[in-house]
Amino acid sequence: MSDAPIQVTGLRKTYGERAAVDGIDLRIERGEVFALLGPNGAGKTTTVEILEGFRKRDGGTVSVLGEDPQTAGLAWRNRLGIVLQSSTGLELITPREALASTAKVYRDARPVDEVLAAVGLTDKAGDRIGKLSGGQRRRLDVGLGIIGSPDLLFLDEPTTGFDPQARRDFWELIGSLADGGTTILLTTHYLDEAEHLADRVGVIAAGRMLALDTPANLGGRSSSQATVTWEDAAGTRHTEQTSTPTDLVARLGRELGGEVPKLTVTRPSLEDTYLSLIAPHLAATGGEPELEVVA
Ligand SMILES: Nc1ncnc2c1ncn2[C@@H]1O[C@H](COP(=O)(O)OP(=O)(O)OP(=O)(O)O)[C@@H](O)[C@H]1O
Repeated sequence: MSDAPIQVTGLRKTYGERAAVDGIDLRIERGEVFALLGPNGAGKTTTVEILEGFRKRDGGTVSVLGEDPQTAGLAWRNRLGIVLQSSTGLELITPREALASTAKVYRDARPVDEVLAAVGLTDKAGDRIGKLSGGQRRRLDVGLGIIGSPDLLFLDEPTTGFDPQARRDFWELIGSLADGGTTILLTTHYLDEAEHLADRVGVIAAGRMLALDTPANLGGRSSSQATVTWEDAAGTRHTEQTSTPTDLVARLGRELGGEVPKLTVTRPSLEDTYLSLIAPHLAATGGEPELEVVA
C-alpha cells in the first residue's frame, strides 16, 4: 500500500447528463508541487473540490491523505490547507486577528508572526483587512491556508492580483513549504507560474487529463524540434527547424566565420504546448451556459 497523499483512479462527476470530470487518474507524491492547468470549465474546480471533500463523486476511487474525502472526519480536514479564490467577511478585523483566530482551530498551528512574515504582511498586521489591496488580501488568504501546518495544501489561482515581486516571494514560500514535506496542488492560469513552481503539471480539458508530465517534458516539449533563426552577411533572415540545433549552430559558426549574427534558438514554450494541447477542446466547451446546481 503506497502512501502517496493523493491517489485518484477513474474519477467521474456528472451534472445532469453532462460529465464535468470524465475518468481522471492522478497520483501526487509527498512534497510534490502539482499544477492543474486547463481552460475555463475544464473540470479543475470540480476535481479539486472532490479531493477536498466538498463535492461528491459519481464514480472512481479517491484517497487523500489515506482517506476517502467523502467519509473523512475533522481530524483529516485539519491536515488540509485550502486557499479558495477569495474569502469575504473579514473586513473589520486585522490580519493578525484573522490568523490568530484561525490558528486556534488547529493543534499544530504555526506562530502568527512567522506566517505574517512568510506572506509578507508583517507591516500590515494591525491594519483592517478591508483596507488591504487585492494582492495583500490574497497573501492573507494564503497565510490562512498555511497557518495550520497542513500536510496537503490546495491553492486555487493563488497569485491572481499579485505584483511581480509578490509573486516571486510567494513562489519562494511555496518552494520552502514543499521542501519541508508539504504536498501542494495548485490550479493556475499562469503558465510561467506552473513552469516555475510545479514538479509536474496535468492539463485537463472537457473533464479528461490530456497530458501529465514535468513542465519540461509536457507534450513532448523537450524532444520537439528547435527553431533556429539567424541573419547572413547580406542581412537576410533565415529560419530552420531542427532536432539537432547544436550541430546547426556549429555549422553556421564555421560558415559565417565566428559569431552568427542575430542568432536565436527556441523550443515551444510551456504556453505554446499547452495551447496546442487544449485547442481541439476549446470548440467543444466554449460558450456553453453554466448551470448552477448544488452538488
Ligand atoms: N454546480 C454545478 N452544476 C452544474 N454544472 C456545474 C457545476 N459546477 C460546475 N459545473 C460544470 O462543470 C464543468 C466544469 O466546471 P469546473 O468549475 O470544474 O471548471 P474549471 O476547470 O474549474 O473552470 P475555471 O477555470 O473557469 O474555474 C463546467 O462545464 C461547469 O459548467
